Amino acid sequence: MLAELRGAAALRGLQTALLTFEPHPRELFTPRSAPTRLTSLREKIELLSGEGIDHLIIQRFDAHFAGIEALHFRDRVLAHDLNVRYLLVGDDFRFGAKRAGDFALLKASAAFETHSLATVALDGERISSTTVRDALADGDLAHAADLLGRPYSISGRVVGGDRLGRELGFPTANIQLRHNRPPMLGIFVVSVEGLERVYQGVASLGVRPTVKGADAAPVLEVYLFDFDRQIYGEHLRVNFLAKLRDEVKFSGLDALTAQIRKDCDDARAWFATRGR
Ligand SMILES: Cc1cc2nc3c(=O)[nH]c(=O)nc-3n(C[C@H](O)[C@H](O)[C@H](O)COP(=O)(O)O)c2cc1C
Ligand SMILES: Nc1ncnc2c1ncn2[C@@H]1O[C@H](COP(=O)(O)OP(=O)(O)O)[C@@H](O)[C@H]1O
Repeated sequence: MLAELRGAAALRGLQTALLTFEPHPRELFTPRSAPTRLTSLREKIELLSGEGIDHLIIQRFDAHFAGIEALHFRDRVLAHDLNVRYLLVGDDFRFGAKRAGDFALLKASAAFETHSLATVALDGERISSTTVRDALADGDLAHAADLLGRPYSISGRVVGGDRLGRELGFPTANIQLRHNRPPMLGIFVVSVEGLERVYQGVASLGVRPTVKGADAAPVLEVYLFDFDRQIYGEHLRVNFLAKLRDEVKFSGLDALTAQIRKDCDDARAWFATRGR
């Protein structure tokens, strides 16, 4: 899709811009039933930064913006304010107050051309955030990576925790989650970027039923192999490569520690056979 955008711009001597709404419109209208986010805004910015897009436009999606009439959005916001000449958009895109605007209304603009984004498919399956969420929820991280074109990742800052990890023999860097809810829970084989080299490790994305109540907020904790350093405050990206298992409530810390030791063995075995 970005290649299509860059290509169209290059042909016409135009700059490229990506328009994204923040928060997601469904988070404004139906916060309870809005699907969980695959990427936070910051992750989106990070992921797009290497893609050769000239402008990333982040439109705050609030009640005022949502109330803008469709024609006003087309003629004032897109044509006049943003000076759009060529628009690439999904042909199911709806916009403007009461979602009255559609692809046909954009096509009818005299100010710019409108083209529909080609459906991106993999083996006949249309790729969408829903198919990625489903793959993650199923624990099929290889399939999620095929759909995304990269491993699913979560990035964030290392913050302090309960300091229990160290006592168990497995210090775990707690990554601050910005997601409303993570798209999956469990114990995973991961690689970690953001330090002087890429590290391998294991991660727990869950509520830690053994040490917290079952209704605790989910946290992301990562144990890096062959590493021993203070990294509070560092910004890390955790790439989820394979799922090891679901989270379990253990009878005590000894059982939990024994299982974490086994998780590490399983993850190292995974790396030994699968590489990277
Ligand atoms: C590989 C791994 C697997 C884990 N599995 C579980 C689990 O199944 N159940 C659980 O309650 N906590 C699990 N944990 C979370 C630990 O409870 C957590 O790391 C420990 O409470 C340390 O917390 P702290 O970093 O806040 O000190 C796991 C952690 C790691 C690193
Ligand atoms: N191999 C390692 N993997 C992850 N963090 C490590 C490792 N070695 C040292 N650390 C440091 O230890 C911290 C985690 O220790 P832990 O006892 O779990 O404390 P906290 O509960 O504050 O996370 C990490 O934030 C990091 O600074």
